[in-house]
Amino acid sequence: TRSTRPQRMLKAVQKNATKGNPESVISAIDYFCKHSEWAMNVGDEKGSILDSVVTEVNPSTVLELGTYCGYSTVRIARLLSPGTKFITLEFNPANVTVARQIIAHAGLQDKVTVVEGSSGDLIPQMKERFGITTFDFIFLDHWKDRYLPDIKLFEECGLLRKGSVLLADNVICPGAPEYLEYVRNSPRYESRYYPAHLEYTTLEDGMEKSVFLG
Ligand SMILES: Oc1cc(-c2ccc(F)cc2)cc2cccnc12
Ligand SMILES: [Mg+2]
Repeated sequence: TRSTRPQRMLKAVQKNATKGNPESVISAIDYFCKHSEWAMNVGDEKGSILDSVVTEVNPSTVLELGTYCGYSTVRIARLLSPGTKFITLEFNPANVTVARQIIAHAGLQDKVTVVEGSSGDLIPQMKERFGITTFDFIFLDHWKDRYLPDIKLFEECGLLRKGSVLLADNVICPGAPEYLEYVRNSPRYESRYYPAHLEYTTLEDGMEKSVFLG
């Protein structure tokens, strides 16, 4: 039967990227998406914004919602200090399988734990299952109708501390209007918008960075 787009992306990484070299994995995926098949990775333009926020925060605990094929997982993991606890959640088991192989090709398998399941089910398990107290940095890049319920879940589960940074992809395209309204109007967050473009296109998109004020 016909392969899937994530499987074809994995093949491109295995063919074109150097094992143990995260930069070459990132470049191979971006090349595949620009020249072969568009895919919903955060991409190079928004990926640079992600890099700068991760570097600025220098987190000890990281959560990513929406692993997909592991592109942003590799971007984040390559920047983390040794001993950082990094968890990424993915709902689709086929994506989990591809992501683990792409992350392993980059040599970053010991830096991150890929967990299969829905964010709504897994977020309340973070403390007991993974020994997390609070997250220093959270990257939201899953289904847009989950952004608002999940940020409320973080608050309810006591997973945020004064200064926790949340970065959300796709707040314009596909869009997360209720999430934007919440973080921009809540006195508990300081928010800033980073204009960019939808990965590998000229369409408008952007990322929202929100700092929890406690
Ligand atoms: O970066 C993303 C982009 C899109 C997307 C799909 C089709 C479009 F026509 C436009 C945008 C979906 C995502 C779903 C989850 C996480 N990221 C996404
Ligand atoms: Mg995205």
